[in-house]
Amino acid sequence: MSHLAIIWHSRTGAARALSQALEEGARDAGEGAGVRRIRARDVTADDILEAGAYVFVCPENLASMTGEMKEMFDQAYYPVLGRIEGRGYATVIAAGSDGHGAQAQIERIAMGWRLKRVADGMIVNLGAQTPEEILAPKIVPQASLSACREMGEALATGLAMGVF
Ligand SMILES: Cc1cc2nc3c(=O)[nH]c(=O)nc-3n(C[C@H](O)[C@H](O)[C@H](O)COP(=O)(O)O)c2cc1C
Repeated sequence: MSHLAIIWHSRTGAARALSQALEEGARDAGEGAGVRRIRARDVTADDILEAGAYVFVCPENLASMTGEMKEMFDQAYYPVLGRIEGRGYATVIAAGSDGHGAQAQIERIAMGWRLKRVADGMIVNLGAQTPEEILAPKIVPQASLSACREMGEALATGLAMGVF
């Protein structure tokens, strides 16, 4: 039985909290539904090959996914190319006010891997605008954490049931 891999990077805590909520939800899915939450810099090509579906969780920085997440894709892209086609994926982006640039970049890479999107892209805007707000630790609204728990549970359940 393959598991859900939650691959995350965070600088000020929002994406980390969202990834933890995803993991909690996936654990609630119960028997048969496995989950692994791995920080992007620790992800190996084998981690990607061994998982059955993926959630990529990171902030948007300068209209892009964060460098640590990009490096994860850069180092894993060719080792797994052609070996994970058809597997499901989802994205959760922590952002100040946008988030679409990071989401679109991950979608392009996922298209290259021939993954299929199995949940709508989630963008969580924290509203940080000033340098002080942007650099401050983030508190994620409960509604967004709940949405991530639901997504994690749905993805782990779907994977265990062979829905995707
Ligand atoms: C260098 C830098 C660049 C950023 N650029 C963007 C951006 O282009 N769009 C956006 O919506 N938010 C931007 N932000 C805001 C972060 O996405 C936001 O603070 C998010 O909550 C960070 O997630 P984290 O708490 O998981 O690190 C930027 C933050 C930093 C530090």
